Amino acid sequence: MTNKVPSVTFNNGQKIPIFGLGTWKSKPGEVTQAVKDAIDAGYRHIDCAHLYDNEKEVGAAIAEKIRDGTIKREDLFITSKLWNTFHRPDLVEGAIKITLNDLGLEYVDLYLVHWPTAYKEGGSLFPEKDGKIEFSYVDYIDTWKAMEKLVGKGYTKSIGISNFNKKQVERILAEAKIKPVNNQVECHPYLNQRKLIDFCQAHGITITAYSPLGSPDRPWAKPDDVRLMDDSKLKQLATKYNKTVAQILLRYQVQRGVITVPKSVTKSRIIENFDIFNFELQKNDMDYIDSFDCNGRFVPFTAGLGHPDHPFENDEF
Ligand SMILES: NC(=O)C1=CN([C@@H]2O[C@H](COP(=O)(O)OP(=O)(O)OC[C@H]3O[C@@H](n4cnc5c(N)ncnc54)[C@H](OP(=O)(O)O)[C@@H]3O)[C@@H](O)[C@H]2O)C=CC1
Ligand SMILES: CC(=O)C(C)=O
Repeated sequence: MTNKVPSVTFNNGQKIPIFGLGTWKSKPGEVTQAVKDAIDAGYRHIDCAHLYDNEKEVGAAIAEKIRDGTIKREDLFITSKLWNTFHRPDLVEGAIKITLNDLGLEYVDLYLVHWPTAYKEGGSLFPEKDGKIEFSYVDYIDTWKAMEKLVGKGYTKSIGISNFNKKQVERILAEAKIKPVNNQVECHPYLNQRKLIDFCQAHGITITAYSPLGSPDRPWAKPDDVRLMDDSKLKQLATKYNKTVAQILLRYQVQRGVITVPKSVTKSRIIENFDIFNFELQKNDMDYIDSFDCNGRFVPFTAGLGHPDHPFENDEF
C-alpha cells in the first residue's frame, strides 16, 4: 500500500486530500477507533457533520493521534457541515462554535451548508408537527453571507455547499463575495453527476462524492433494494483488476478528479478502501462505468420534500 494520496486544489489555493473517511452512522462507541485506524492507515481527511451526532468522539480520536505524535493538526483536513436548523444568519456562528467545541479544534478546514433547505430553528434537528417536518424559509443566500463571515473570523479555512443543484449553485455564485470551493453531493455509478460536475468545475467548484459505495447501511434501506456493491458488472471489473468492488468504486471517483469520503468502522475495510492508489482503470472501463448511470439516488432527502428549496424535486440536475 502507498500513503501517497493526491490532493485537489480549491479556487482559493487550499488543498484537500482527494480521499477521506465518512462518519455518518458511525456510532459514538465505534467512531473514535475508526478515525484512529484511518489515521494510522494514512487517511488525512475526515468528513464530519453536526447531524451525525458523533463529533465529540471524532475529536477524541484526533486529539489522541496528535498527542501520540502520529500527526499534527495541520496535517489533517477536517470538514463539517451547518445543519438545516441553523440557517438563520444569527445562528451560523454559534453552530460552527458547537462543532469546533465538539471536535476540540480551533478551526475546521471546510464548512459546508449541509442542504439548501432550512428547518424551523431552535429545537430538534428534525422539528416535527403532525408527522411533518417544520420548515423555515430563510433564503440560503442569507445563510451564505453569514458563512462568509466565518472565514474572516478564522473558524474555517474554506466554505462550501452540499446537495445544491445547478440553479442553486448559480444563485450562490451570483451573490457570493467568497465563492464556494466545493459542492458535496451523492455520487456513484448509478448517479454519476456528470452534468453537475462539469457545471461546478467550470465555475471553479470542486465536487465531493458522498455515498460512493451506495450507502448500504442507510437507515431507510429495504431488504430488496438494489445494492450497488452487488452489481455483477462491477464484480466482473473487480475480478479483472484483482481488486474489490469497493476499490473499483473508489478508484472510479479519484480517477475522474472527484474527492470521495467512504464510511467504514471496520479496520480491514478502512485499509482496503485506501488501497486504491496503485492501479488505474483503463479509459474504456471508466466509460463503461459511466454508462451505468440511471439517476439512482440512495439519499433522496424525503425529510425535505415539499420545501421550495428541495434540490431534487424540480430541476434536471
Ligand atoms: N452531505 C451529505 O448530505 C451527505 C454526506 N455523506 C458523507 O459521505 C459518507 C459516505 O457515505 P455513506 O452514505 O456513509 O455510505 P458509503 O457509500 O460510504 O457506504 C458505507 C457502508 O459501506 C460499508 N463499507 C465500507 N467499506 C466497505 C468495503 N470495502 N466493503 C464492503 N462494505 C463496505 C460500510 O460498512 P462498515 O462501516 O460496517 O464497515 C457501510 O455500511 C458519509 O459517512 C458522510 O460522511 C453521506 C450522505 C449524505
Ligand atoms: C447523511 C447526511 O448527511 C444527510 C442525510 O444529510
